[in-house]
Amino acid sequence: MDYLSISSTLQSNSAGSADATRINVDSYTQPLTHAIEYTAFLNLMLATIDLDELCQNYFQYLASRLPLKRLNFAIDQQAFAFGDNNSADISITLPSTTHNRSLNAMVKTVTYSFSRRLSVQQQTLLHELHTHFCIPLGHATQYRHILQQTTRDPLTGLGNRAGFDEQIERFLGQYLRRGTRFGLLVIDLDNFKQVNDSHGHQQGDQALQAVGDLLAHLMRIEDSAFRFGGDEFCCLIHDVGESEIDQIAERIRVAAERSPLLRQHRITMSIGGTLVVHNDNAESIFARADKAVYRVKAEAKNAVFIIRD
Ligand SMILES: Nc1nc2c(ncn2[C@@H]2O[C@H](COP(=O)(O)OP(=O)(O)OP(=O)(O)O)[C@@H](O)[C@H]2O)c(=O)[nH]1
Repeated sequence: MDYLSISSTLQSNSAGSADATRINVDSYTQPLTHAIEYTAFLNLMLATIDLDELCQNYFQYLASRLPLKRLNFAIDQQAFAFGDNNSADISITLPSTTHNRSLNAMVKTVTYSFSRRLSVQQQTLLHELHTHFCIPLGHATQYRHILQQTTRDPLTGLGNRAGFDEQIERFLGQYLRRGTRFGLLVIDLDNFKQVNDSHGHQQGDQALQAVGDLLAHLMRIEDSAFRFGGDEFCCLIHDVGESEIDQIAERIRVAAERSPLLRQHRITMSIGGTLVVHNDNAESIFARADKAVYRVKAEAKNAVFIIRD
């Protein structure tokens, strides 16, 4: 700040001498500005625990200093990529550098892709920034892992009730902000109890896992499936229209009918659904879908019923 005010005072002096002096002042202010930005960047890195936010911030800062095009790494075989998928010519892969085995185990390497070869100075900068990235990256990855554990159903790998509560609020937010409609399907298995009764709890668990696999396989990347508990599941369907929700629900019901394991146990699905409407909240939308599934249960089982408003 002091340097900036000196600079403006000098600029208001007589033209010739001020010009000469401004060059000198700039040579102080520029490194200072970089140092301030750098400190702010380091503080931001240390204060950010959300993985996406951390990587976005890191990517942006790096791209302002280096010809960076893309940043890649993997966590538990899941690939994460930030930036442009094309137009990168040269890649540098750096190992995690935290000296902490449990942090290193989560993200082993980070790959940086650039549009052109880096100078020696730029390589030094990259190594320095990478070192400052590894510790917050390890923390954010561990935080994500813990969050996932609290929002996952361990038997099926789908989201659990807490995961659903979190995700439906996200969907409602997108609906309010952008008008993106979404649908909710509530699925209750038919005849599940007799699997436990006739074949034991372990086979019952396998049937529940088969339902989990089937739902995970049928969902698009932006949709989400959850196990609410017992033999009750639900799906949040992103950006869906009036006619599509029936088709999606029917596709799920038919896939269950065709699943060899579920078929063997005579397990089918009763599916109730609804679409978000104006003034909905998580409770009101769930109550409608639940009402729809009760109606299917009462009338037929192995069927779909959608309540539209
Ligand atoms: N194997 C296993 N069984 C479970 C689990 N959670 C709940 N259950 C059982 O799921 C069954 C659910 O009972 P119901 O809803 O009456 O099952 P249903 O036979 O599908 O009944 P309908 O919906 O009327 O067709 C009970 O027997 C629970 O003990 C679990 O994690 N594993």
